[in-house]
Amino acid sequence: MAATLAKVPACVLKSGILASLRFNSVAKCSSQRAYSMATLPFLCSVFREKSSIRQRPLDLLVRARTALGNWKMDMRQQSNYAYRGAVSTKNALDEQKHDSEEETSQETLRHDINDNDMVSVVPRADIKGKCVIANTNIKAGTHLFTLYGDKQRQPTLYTIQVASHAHIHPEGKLIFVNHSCSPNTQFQFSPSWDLYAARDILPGEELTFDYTTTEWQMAQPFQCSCCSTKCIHKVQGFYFLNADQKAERDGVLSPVIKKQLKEQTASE
Ligand SMILES: C[S@@+](CC[C@H](N)C(=O)[O-])C[C@H]1O[C@@H](n2cnc3c(N)ncnc32)[C@H](O)[C@@H]1O
Repeated sequence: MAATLAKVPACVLKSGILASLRFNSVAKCSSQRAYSMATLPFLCSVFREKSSIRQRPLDLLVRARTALGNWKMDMRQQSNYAYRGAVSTKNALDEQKHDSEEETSQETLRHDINDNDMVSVVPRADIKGKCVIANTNIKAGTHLFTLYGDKQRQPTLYTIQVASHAHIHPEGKLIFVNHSCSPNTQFQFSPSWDLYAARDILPGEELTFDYTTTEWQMAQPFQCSCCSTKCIHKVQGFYFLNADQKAERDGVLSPVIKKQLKEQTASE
């Protein structure tokens, strides 16, 4: 399939992707979406004469790239929570350094690298908000953001939990990174909290991470629109996941979630 797509002229491919997205926009579930992506080459030729994607809303382009990225990932059969292990070395360090809850030092987190040129913040109409997209090919393991910002006791829809009662309101573009149940980025927690590409990311593809790997109980739960086959539908924090969903996230959890999980298990 990838080889076939490679032979399709770029303009035809773009129009085909738009057509596929029209179907995607009415598709309610991942199987319909998968069908849409499987018929992409056919739709490419049907929509050969359609107008340039530049005339379309940027939102469609973002979704096209994201869908294509997800499809490529599926093709690689990365079904077992694919992003785990992309940058696993630091997790070993995390095990050693975060056995006890350790509040993240604001000073050590302060870097100027969050406004990197690899990504842009753009509107995303379907959630009436913004999102972060890649401006270029981003290789798996690439450093994207360092978490820094004001620390507060109460969580909000924007904060990232760094201790039981400490939440950082991220500065920079990181604040606009949305959730996905099959994310293409993940946090590493040592020495600072940094977001890395968990797989190769295409230009125009939306960057996402799994909020349940950092949030125990979220301030504002929401209905997930990621359409992943692994979608948990209602995103409300790690605490609310079922046993299988919790097990799938083993290895990518923040030290805070690990600690709270340990405490919960001990008290049961
Ligand atoms: C940290 S903000 C992310 C930026 C946000 N999209 C914005 O424009 O302000 C988190 C909020 O974005 C929305 N969001 C993030 N991921 C989502 C998803 N997968 N499905 C639906 N809404 C999502 C939810 O409203 C959530 O409370």
